[in-house]
Amino acid sequence: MSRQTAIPLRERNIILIGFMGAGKTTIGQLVAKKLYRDFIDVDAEIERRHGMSIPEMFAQKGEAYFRQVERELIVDLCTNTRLKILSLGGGAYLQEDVRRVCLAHGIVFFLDLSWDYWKEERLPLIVDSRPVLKNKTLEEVEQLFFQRQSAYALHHSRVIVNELEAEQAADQIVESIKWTWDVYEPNR
Ligand SMILES: Nc1ncnc2c1ncn2[C@@H]1O[C@H](COP(=O)(O)OP(=O)(O)OP(=O)(O)O)[C@@H](O)[C@H]1O
Ligand SMILES: O=C(O)C1=C[C@@H](O)[C@@H](O)[C@H](O)C1
Ligand SMILES: [Mg+2]
Repeated sequence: MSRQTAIPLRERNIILIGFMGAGKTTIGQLVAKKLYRDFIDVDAEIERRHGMSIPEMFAQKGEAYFRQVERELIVDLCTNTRLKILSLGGGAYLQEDVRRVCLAHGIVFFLDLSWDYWKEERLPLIVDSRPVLKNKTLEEVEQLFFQRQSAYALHHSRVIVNELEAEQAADQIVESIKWTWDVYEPNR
């Protein structure tokens, strides 16, 4: 039987999860800069590899195809890379395989925000660019928001991003991760 050696905390990918528009892409980029690490946005990486935008992929290939591509890429990144900052798409973490590899190999930060704040501040910014929001009533989007919370609840650490500027949220993540490294892996 083969035994996998656990990845040292300092080498684990830092993975940002949360609802669409929570700021995973924006904040992930800042965290990467602050820690001098490479940043990978899973949505952008899918777009780059497949030469089409996510809305185009949804329209031409369907959501099920997108989810498969998304899952395979995340499983590959989690099992074959270290020291990265990974921002997932908002729906990726709903897939069990994605949760499993992220929790096993990375350090997962949940960017949490309230429904009321999201609806007022973030929805207007993203409503035209996220295919999952297309043709949905506000009530249906609210249902989706709350349905997804039980998956997001499976994380290592949470940052409440309501009212926080992206820089402030990134600083909180960096502070929290450095504290974790120092407490659990001193003298490295
Ligand atoms: N802390 C913040 N304060 C104000 N605006 C923000 C903040 N974080 C993100 N935004 C804005 O909200 C919008 C969505 O942000 P972003 O694309 O980073 O979200 P996301 O979580 O990556 O979404 P998705 O799940 O769809 O990939 C952008 O217009 C971004 O500029
Ligand atoms: O929340 C979602 O289901 C999505 C969020 C985006 O990041 C993209 O991954 C895509 O638009 C789907
Ligand atoms: Mg994003």
